[in-house]
Amino acid sequence: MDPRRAETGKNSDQIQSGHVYHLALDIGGSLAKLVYFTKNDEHIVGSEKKKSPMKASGISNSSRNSPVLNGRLNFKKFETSKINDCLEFINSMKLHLGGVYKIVMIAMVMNAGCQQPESPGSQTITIKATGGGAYKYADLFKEKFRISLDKEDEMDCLVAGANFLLETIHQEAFTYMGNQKQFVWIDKNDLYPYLLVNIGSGVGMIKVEGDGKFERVSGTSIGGGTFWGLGKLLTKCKSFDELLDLSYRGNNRAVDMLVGDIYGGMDYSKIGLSSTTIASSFGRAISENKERDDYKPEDIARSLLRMISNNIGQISYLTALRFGLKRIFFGGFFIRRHPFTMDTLSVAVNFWSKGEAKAMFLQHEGFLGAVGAFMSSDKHGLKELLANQKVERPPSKLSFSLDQTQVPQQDGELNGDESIECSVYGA
Ligand SMILES: Nc1ncnc2c1ncn2[C@@H]1O[C@H](COP(=O)(O)OP(=O)(O)OP(=O)(O)O)[C@@H](O)[C@H]1O
Ligand SMILES: CC(C)(CO)[C@@H](O)C(=O)NCCC(=O)O
Repeated sequence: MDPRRAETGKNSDQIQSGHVYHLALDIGGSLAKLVYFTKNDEHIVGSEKKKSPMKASGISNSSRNSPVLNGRLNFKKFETSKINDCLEFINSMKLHLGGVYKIVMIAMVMNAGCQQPESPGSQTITIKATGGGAYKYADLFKEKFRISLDKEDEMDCLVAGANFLLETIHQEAFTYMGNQKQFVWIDKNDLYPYLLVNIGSGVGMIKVEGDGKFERVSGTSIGGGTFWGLGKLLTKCKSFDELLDLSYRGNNRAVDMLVGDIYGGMDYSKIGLSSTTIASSFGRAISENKERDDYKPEDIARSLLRMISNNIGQISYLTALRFGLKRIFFGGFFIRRHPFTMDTLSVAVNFWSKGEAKAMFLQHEGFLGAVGAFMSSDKHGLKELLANQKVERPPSKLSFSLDQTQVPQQDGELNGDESIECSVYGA
């Protein structure tokens, strides 16, 4: 991806150097995620300007003696294999100046007699980072742009991010079943315990009992990396979006062995299996005298997506059952708000649980860890501020249609590179 693309993209008016206030990173096995706050031009609440509607909600009367800055929380991702694009983006947008450099500047200006700070180019800047890549790429960040990564634990960030989003963002959680998307109102006093299933390259399953109270209780290596890796080998597609696009159009019946294939078109109703239930994923390929190239790539992609989603859904249900958990929240970029993936996960959970355990999804599915890393310094009080807003939380601007036929054609459409309005405390 061209790192300069965002300069001309839909966020160009929001992302200008000098407007970035705080940045955090989550560098995983497949994707590097960025969360950063950009200030609005008319951003200060509590000054004479009094431009912001937030003033009316009483937020500026907080116990803190800091102005409240209105702006946007931005979400962006890069493939980890193209980590240099991510670095170039950070550099070209001067995102890293939203790290500690500004704070150092302010401190030095306030400190009479202090020398002028060095130019940004010669200053080491520290930014919060989580995920395995915070370790793997630490030297690269330092060598290229003198950025020092302040490492936060991946699981801590994942849980902190999920808890924060579920507790504070309006319309964050939703159910998806039979083409129906339904937002779920989360009562933060009745959120815990729940099972967090993060479907990244691999899959982590975490029992969450409160803020900072969690245990990783299960996991599986058959996850998003498996879908992307096997899909690439089997369909020869060049990008994840291409693979996802194929899966929209495919029909798994061409590849999977169904109950009806075994039972001569009949249901096996005695044990509750309809003729269309998959009896064996990819099983049809054994009984036909065909090579891989004789199958349509879209059918292979569909079957693969279904196999992996079903498997994760079933393990999730069993894990929830094992710990008596009624709610399962799915996150991770594997999902990509793909209706078919969400539907398959929900059906897999529901098939055995009969509604006892509920499958839910998060709007910011792939950014849980990055949001957690962003929150970890909490020097800007985003959490405190949003929590104090009570009902008047800033609405999420991430409304979109989940039409089954909708194909995510463009970067930025269904891919999570978005932003929401919010406010932070000024330094
Ligand atoms: N544009 C994309 N490029 C590559 N993979 C994508 C893309 N969009 C979604 N994915 C899927 O998302 C997965 C990565 O999800 P996520 O970013 O949540 O995990 P990660 O942090 O990279 O992995 P881990 O936590 O295991 O280190 C990929 O393996 C792939 O299945
Ligand atoms: C190794 C991590 C934690 C890295 O994010 C993730 O990819 C994962 O949870 N993998 C699954 C490993 C397992 O539990 O089998």
